[in-house]
Order: sequence, then C-alpha cells, then structure tokens
Amino acid sequence: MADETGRPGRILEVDDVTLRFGGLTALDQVSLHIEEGEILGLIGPNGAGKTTCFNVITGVYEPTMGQVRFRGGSLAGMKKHQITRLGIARTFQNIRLFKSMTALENVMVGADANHTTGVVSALFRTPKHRREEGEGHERAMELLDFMGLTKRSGELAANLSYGDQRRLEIARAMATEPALLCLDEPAAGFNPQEKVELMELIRRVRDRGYTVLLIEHDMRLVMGVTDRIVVLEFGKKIAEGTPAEIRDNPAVIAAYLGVDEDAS
Ligand SMILES: Nc1ncnc2c1ncn2[C@@H]1O[C@H](COP(=O)(O)OP(=O)(O)OP(=O)(O)O)[C@@H](O)[C@H]1O
Repeated sequence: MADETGRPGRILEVDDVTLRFGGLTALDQVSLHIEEGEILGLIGPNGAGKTTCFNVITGVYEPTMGQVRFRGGSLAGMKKHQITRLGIARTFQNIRLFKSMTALENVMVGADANHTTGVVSALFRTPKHRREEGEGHERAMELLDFMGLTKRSGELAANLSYGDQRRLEIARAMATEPALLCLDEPAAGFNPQEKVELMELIRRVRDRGYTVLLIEHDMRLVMGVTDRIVVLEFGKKIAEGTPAEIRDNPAVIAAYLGVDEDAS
C-alpha cells in the first residue's frame, strides 16, 4: 500500500530523525524501518533514546529534523489521535490504565478510538452507535480472552495483579486495531518465567497479523522473539541486523558491557 515515497513492504520508516531537548540530543540522525509483519526489537542501554523514538513515531514529539513515514505517508504535523487512527498503537513503560474502570471497560475505551460515530450519536444512542458499541464489546472480550484475562473482565484494573495489568495494556492497545503495535518494555518487572511467556504471547500477536515494534532491555529475551534488531546508544543507531548478527556485533557488546546486567 506504499505510495511513491515509501518502499513496498515497509510499514514504517524513520528517516534521519534528530530530536533535541534543549542541549541534549536524544536522537541523532536515526534511520530505521519496520517491515510489514515482522517483530523489530529496539534495544540499547538506559537513556539510549528508545522511548524517545517511540514518542516520535506516535506523535508525542515532532522531530527536530527528519521525518517518520507510515505506509509511505509522512506523519509530520499529525496529532497523537490522528496517528492512532492511521493504525499505530502503543503501550507505555509505566502502566497507564484507567484504574477505576474494569478490565473490559479499559479495552472498550481503546476500541472507541476507532468508532466512526461521534459524540452526538453517542448522546442520542443512534442505531449505528449502538452497533459499534456492541461490536466493541465483543471485540474487547475476544482480546481479553486472547490475553488470558476473560475471568478478570469485570474486575477493576486497580485490583488486577501487576502481570495482568501489563497484559491488559497490550489488549487495550490492540483494541484500536492497529497495523503497528509498539510495546515499550512490556515485560518490565516480570520474573524470568513470566518474561518468556510474554514473549511467546507477543509472537502470537504477530501471528495474528500485527507488525510489532518491541523495546526490551533484556538482550537474551529480545534475541529469542525478534526478526531483526536495531540498537541505539546515546541517541545514535550503532547496529542493525538479525539477532545472530547483533549478538556478535562488537559495538553492541561494548555498549552493553558493564552497563546492563541483564545482558551478561
Ligand atoms: N522530555 C524530555 N526532556 C528532556 N530530556 C529527555 C526527555 N525525555 C527523554 N529525555 C532524555 O533523552 C535521553 C533518551 O531518553 P529515553 O527515555 O528515550 O531513553 P531510553 O533508551 O528509553 O532509556 P530507558 O531504557 O532508561 O527507558 C535521556 O538522556 C533522557 O534523559
């Protein structure tokens, strides 16, 4: 579906993006692309610029220089909700659920982002709005089921275990029916077994047709689940390749040595 400015098969292209926060260059001429249907890992030591890269892709920040293209079209000047509607969804490093809403309601709020009917239809409960609401409910339940949360659907998000909250975040992001799902350290705070299970789940997410961009601190974990990996250090891309290529890359080993105990 790429137009003349995009490469076929590439769902997202980050072109020469620089982002400065005052004197700090958080991203320094970073270029990367994501192929349709792949799991791309974005790794790098603390402060390397991974979350900033997500924030640029999802419209939280405008690049100081360079641009991001989704399916060939530039995202320049677009607001976060416009980017969500185009088909990019994300989760956050720190869980951001509506704690006083149920698990089901949290996912339905996600689905709402794609409703075609507006506030007026909602107020007057037009048939179209009711239909969309019904479909939203069904889809939300299906996503909760996929995440293993069916039994928790009626519970307040605040009362869910930490792991269930993390999985709920992913379900909520998927509810917008994104083409590209960006997961920011979804396994943060998990024990090794939970991490392995989550990576398996992410693989199944991809098998459902989503393209996944995954930030993960744990090198070993990211090696097992991704098709390709991009490595950032101090805002610069220092390597890109298959997990096997990244594992043997001297610059990556140097970047991680003594910095990230997970990588040892
Ligand atoms: N809003 C901001 N204002 C100023 N500096 C920022 C802002 N957001 C991020 N930074 C800085 O930009 C750099 C990159 O941060 P970023 O959070 O993207 O790194 P990261 O790779 O995601 O790190 P971590 O693994 O610790 O989450 C850091 O030096 C950080 O302090």
